[in-house]
Amino acid sequence: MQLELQGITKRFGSLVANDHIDLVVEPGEIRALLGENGAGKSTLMNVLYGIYDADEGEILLDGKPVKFSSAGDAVAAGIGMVHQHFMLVPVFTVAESVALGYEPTKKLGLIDVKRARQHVIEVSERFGFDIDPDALIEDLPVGTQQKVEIVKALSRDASVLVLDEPTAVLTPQETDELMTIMRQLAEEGTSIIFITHKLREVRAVADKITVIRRGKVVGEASPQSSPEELATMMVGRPVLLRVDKGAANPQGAGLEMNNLSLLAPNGTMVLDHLDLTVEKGEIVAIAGVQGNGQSELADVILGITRPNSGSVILDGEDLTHENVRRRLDSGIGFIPEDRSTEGMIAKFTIAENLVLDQYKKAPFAKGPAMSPDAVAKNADERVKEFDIRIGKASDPISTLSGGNQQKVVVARELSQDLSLLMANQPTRGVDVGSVEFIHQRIVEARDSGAPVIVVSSELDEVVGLADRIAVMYRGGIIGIVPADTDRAVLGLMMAGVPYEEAVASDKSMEHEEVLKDE
Ligand SMILES: Nc1ncnc2c1ncn2[C@@H]1O[C@H](COP(=O)(O)OP(=O)(O)OP(=O)(O)O)[C@@H](O)[C@H]1O
Repeated sequence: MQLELQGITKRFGSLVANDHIDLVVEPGEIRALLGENGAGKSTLMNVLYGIYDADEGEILLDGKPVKFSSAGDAVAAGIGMVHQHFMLVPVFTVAESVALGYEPTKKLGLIDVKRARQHVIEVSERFGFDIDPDALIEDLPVGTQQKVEIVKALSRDASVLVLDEPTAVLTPQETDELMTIMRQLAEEGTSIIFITHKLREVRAVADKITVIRRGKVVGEASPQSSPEELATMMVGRPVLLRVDKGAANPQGAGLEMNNLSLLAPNGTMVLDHLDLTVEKGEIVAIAGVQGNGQSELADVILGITRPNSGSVILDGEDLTHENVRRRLDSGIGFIPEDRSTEGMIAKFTIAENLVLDQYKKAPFAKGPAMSPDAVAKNADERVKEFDIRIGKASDPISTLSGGNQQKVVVARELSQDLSLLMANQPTRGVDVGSVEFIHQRIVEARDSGAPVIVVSSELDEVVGLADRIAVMYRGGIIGIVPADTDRAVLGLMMAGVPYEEAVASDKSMEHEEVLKDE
């Protein structure tokens, strides 16, 4: 089906989120939408999906104007959407979640679930998904939840599929799988609109690229464009796409984790006698396939979870039995993996979220209350410094775009005297220009003498930021290697192969390649 958006304009008060946007997507085409945080991409997709009413403009399907007053209307017309924030209900099964997509206005019926079960099985077979229709959503890894969203979007035979930053929570392997599925769907005639901040993905899968800046289309680009060209077009200035940092100047043990073990409620070892020391003034980045204990390690460092054994020592002080509040007060900056559940309070204002764990400290405290002036001044400064795109600092943070919410969390955590920085997926959902800035600030935190731990599923980010890389596997550190370690070796270590063996196996593979070439 051909999709045409003509002159779409959407305002929120005085803010023009979409300013006369025109877009034509042909059947079977993969169109990427690129743009800075807050450029208006999600808003445009929400207009297309019937969630927002456009103030001006028209949507045409195969040349015929259509009007959607709800998502149900859009679904009925053949539009499917996978949202940036998952819309799945954790306590439902996969089949129940898909059944909800059939009739958005009706209650869940048994017959629907039966049909949905069948549908999940069929779609899984078609695309090689490994999804159990009876599994509970909350028990599934995010990558599988993402696939359930796709099955759900496809359950009404969508001819136009919108994927709003589907890869932000996926591992590189899952991303590659998703791109294969996108190609398969496009070959079958589905039109796909794909939103991502990762230029590699855009270049790998898109047929055409539309760039949006501050609510307006600024141009089209071809997937053959270089990453530098695309970044410049997006942000309006040249962007450094690698981390620029000097050598580290480590100054003795900062964070020491000794013999940490943690048992999950079901008895599996999620941290297994883990030892790791991060010196003051160095960045240790943790590489690993998601689910090898990285998130649990971060929670143990902050005190959200108590380990079953072992100790956490910061600057000589044993924190193992201290609560989260005490740890935060001691100057730990913590960027959580999932901003929406651990990093912000949706109903609070942007200004309040910028002091969420610091409001009891100077200069924000005024007796038992908060000093509104200090909070407002801080918001003003952070918004400018981190280039956070907002309307007013007194608006709820929930009105910000996803990437701008992330920037609020990062700005808050980095703008303090840090005794430790624990950054988990620090640039998730953030545009390339802001990635450059956040990386710079993380390096500055290191250079000010703080120990820094970065956890990231982006290998480029790990390699770019790290002074040393700790590879995590099954709850332990399988090896600590220099940042310039060969990526193939890192890949093998992430699969559980110890360093020496990984190097030997990499060498023998290289040798075989040379023989093959000869
Ligand atoms: N419900 C809302 N109320 C007020 N303002 C909103 C609302 N939704 C979005 N906005 C504003 O509209 C603008 C566009 O936001 P949108 O979410 O479309 O950006 P985006 O391009 O998807 O960004 P990102 O890459 O960060 O996801 C932003 O300035 C945002 O703050």
